[in-house]
Amino acid sequence: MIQVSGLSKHYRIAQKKPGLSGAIKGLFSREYQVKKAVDDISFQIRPGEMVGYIGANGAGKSTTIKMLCGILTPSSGEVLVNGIVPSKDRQKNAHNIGAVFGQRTQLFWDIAVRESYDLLKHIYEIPEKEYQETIAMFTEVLQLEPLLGVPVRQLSLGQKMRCELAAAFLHNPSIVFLDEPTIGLDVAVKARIREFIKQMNQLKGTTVILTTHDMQDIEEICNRIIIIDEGKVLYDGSLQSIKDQFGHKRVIHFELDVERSFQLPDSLSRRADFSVDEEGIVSVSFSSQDITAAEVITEVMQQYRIRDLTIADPKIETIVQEIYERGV
Ligand SMILES: Nc1ncnc2c1ncn2[C@@H]1O[C@H](COP(=O)(O)OP(=O)(O)OP(=O)(O)O)[C@@H](O)[C@H]1O
Repeated sequence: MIQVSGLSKHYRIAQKKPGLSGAIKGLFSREYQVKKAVDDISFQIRPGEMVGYIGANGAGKSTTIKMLCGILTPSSGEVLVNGIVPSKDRQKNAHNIGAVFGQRTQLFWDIAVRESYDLLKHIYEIPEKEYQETIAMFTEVLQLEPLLGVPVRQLSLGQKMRCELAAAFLHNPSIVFLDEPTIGLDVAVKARIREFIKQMNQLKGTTVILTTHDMQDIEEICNRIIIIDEGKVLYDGSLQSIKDQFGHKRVIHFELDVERSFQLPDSLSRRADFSVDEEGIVSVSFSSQDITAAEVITEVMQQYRIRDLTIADPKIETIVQEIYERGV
């Protein structure tokens, strides 16, 4: 169980004055600006939940996760992870949690993956039988067999990520933090990784907190999302309810025979927006509360010859983008 209440983290950033005289003055008196990276947030995460913790770049996601792991001490507020204050008892907290942080590795660079796992077994005091069973299962689900004898430095990005995930779940932590676990990976590896995470959640009841910019990860893995913006919680709820709330958004993609550039018919100008991509596909977006798809098509058809069209369901990407831009 994770309990966060009134949590804030403020960074003090030294202000540099321009020029040489500014640099010299800065040696004697410094001015600081305060950056509220996390600003009075509260939430609870129950055991076994799979939560997407999302937000634009710089929203405060990593800062929150670092406080939950105990790497950073909060400026104010409280964090409890399975009853432990992470910043005060970082080692005890580490036994409860697993983590994959994008660029960092917890595997040893120069030794074979298998030997890194053996070391983690000793660090986390995993009983031999449990360790062997876990390794056998992970090897099968993540297809690690050909990688176990290879040093980490020789692995491709996708191979490394599969090995990292196994390392994060190896000691059967009750909570796992995953930071962009599928970034830069091909479709097949992404699918395997998502399947592994879901399987671990079902088998072991692992709580998963996922930060990602990949909305497909969210759709496939998470049942709840917390959206954070400028350090504040903007939305906390189920994926379904956000879809219900914003699900009236529609987009129609038109392939048109046009010699001139596309203009929205006057009758639609107040009730719809449009964009044109590099291939000339015109996307008209609107709310089904304001106008029906049939009306939009009829209006466009009166002015342009339509070669083809598709009506798209609102994608979670579009919904989240809109929330980032306009709020809930
Ligand atoms: N050590 C630091 N010192 C000063 N400011 C920092 C520090 N770490 C982060 N920040 C600032 O705090 C804000 C939140 O940063 P954070 O890394 O938590 O964002 P994020 O949501 O994880 O972003 P991203 O998606 O880009 O990883 C940003 O404005 C960032 O510049």
